[in-house]
Amino acid sequence: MIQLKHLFKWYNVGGTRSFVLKDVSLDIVEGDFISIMGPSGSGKSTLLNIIGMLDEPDEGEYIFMDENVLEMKAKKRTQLYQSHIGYVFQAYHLLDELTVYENIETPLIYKDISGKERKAIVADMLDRFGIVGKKDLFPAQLSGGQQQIVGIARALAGSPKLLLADEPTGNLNSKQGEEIMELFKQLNDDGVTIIQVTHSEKNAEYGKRIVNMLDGQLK
Ligand SMILES: Nc1ncnc2c1ncn2[C@@H]1O[C@H](COP(=O)(O)OP(=O)(O)OP(=O)(O)O)[C@@H](O)[C@H]1O
Repeated sequence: MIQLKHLFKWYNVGGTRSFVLKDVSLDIVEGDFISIMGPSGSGKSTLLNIIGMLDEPDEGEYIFMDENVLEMKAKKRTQLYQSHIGYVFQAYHLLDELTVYENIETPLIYKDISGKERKAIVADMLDRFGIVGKKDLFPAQLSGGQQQIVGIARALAGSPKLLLADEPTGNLNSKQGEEIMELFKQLNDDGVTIIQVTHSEKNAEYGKRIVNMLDGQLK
């Protein structure tokens, strides 16, 4: 499904290159469930952002479903992202001016799903995540954990083939966190490919394989 070949990413700091990714290569097959672990600053979020087509490496190749991501036009890349990828952001990235309902609905609008179908999907998500009573609230009116749940519901609303999740349970209590991990396991059993970044050994164990990052390299 995904091939990352010799990715390098750097920032110029004080005239010298500071490497965030140093020759990262990774093959991800459909149905994989990968947990990326590693110390803070080791490059995990950067790698996930590149896989999620939200950032680009300075060098290397990225093949997604047989297409060369770094050579395609921005519009095509956006289409690929919207059709296939769900992203749970570390910092939620909900749209502040939209309600919970509207936030979850947004990716469905981009996917050209009819109004009637959108209504049914969002209702199902609100119900599944126990947030029906929050549907008309704005993100600023929610706790961090509730915003994280809405971010997960939004990522899953469009039934993505690939789910990318950056510390998806970082702000949840342990019971909620376990429920989300069980949900991810179920999704993966149903065929969704998952890549999660986590600091939790317990959550990492839900993956089929764990890859460790250290100083911008996979170990
Ligand atoms: N614009 C920038 N300029 C310089 N360095 C940057 C910039 N953006 C990110 N970095 C550096 O890239 C490195 C990797 O960051 P990244 O967020 O990928 O790490 P991470 O492993 O996800 O960390 P965490 O677990 O804390 O989220 C960090 O050392 C960070 O300082």
